[in-house]
Amino acid sequence: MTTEIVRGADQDGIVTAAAARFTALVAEAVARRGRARVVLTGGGAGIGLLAALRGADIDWPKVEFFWGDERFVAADDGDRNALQAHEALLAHVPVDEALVHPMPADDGDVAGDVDAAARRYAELVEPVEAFDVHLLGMGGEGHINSIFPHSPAVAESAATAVAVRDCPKPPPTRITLTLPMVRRSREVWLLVAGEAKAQAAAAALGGAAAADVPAAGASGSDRTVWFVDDAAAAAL
Ligand SMILES: O=C(O)[C@H](O)[C@@H](O)[C@H](O)[C@H](O)COP(=O)(O)O
Repeated sequence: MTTEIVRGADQDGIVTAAAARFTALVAEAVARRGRARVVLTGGGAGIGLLAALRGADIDWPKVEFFWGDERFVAADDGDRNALQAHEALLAHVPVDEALVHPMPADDGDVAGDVDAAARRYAELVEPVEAFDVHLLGMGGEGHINSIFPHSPAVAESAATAVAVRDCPKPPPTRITLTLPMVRRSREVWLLVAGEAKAQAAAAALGGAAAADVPAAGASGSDRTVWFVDDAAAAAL
C-alpha cells in the first residue's frame, strides 16, 4: 500500500489535479472490470471536485456511485450530499440512474429511523468487494465522512454503515460508512484545503491513532492519495 501526497496551490489546484486523476482512474477501472465504483462525499472540496468533472471525458454510464456519508434530512433538503452531487455533476452527465445509490433520506419508509436507514445502506454496500476510489474531505479535527474523533462510528469494527447522532458538524443526524468499509477501496483520496486542516493533516500522516484523528484510519488497499493545498500542507 502506497501513500502519496499531491500538492496544489489552493483548493482549485487540488481539485484540478484530482479531476485529471479521477478521469484516468475511471478509464482504467472500466477497461479492467467493465465498471468503476466510486464513493462520493460531502463538503466543499468533495462537491467542488464533482463540479470540476462536468466536462470530463468519462464513460459515465459505466460509473456506479455510492456515498460515504449523508445528512439524514428530507430528500429535497439542500443539506443532502446527494442533492448537492446531483446539482454539481449528476444532473449534467449521462449517468445510469440504476447505478446511483444515494443513502436513504429522512422521508419515505425510513422517516424518523436513522438506524433503519443506516442498516439499509449497510445491506447495499456489504456485497461490494471493492470500491475503485473513495473520495473524502477532512474536517479541522480530522473527521472524514461523518466519522468524528472518539465517536461510536470511529470505533465501529463490524458494521459497514452506521447511524450518527449529535454530530458536531450540523446537521446532527447522519449516516456514514465506517472505517472498515472505507478501507474496502482500492484507492482512498483525501481532498484537504485550508490552514484549519494543517494540524490534522500532519497528525494523520504522522501516524496518529484513528480514534484521535479519524483520517489516519482512511487508507486504500492499493493507494492512499492526499491532495493538499499549500495552507493545509504547512505542518507536514
Ligand atoms: O457531509 C460532510 O459534511 C462530509 O462528508 C465531511 O466529512 C466533509 O467532507 C468534511 O467536513 C470536509 O468538508 P470541507 O471540504 O467543506 O472542509
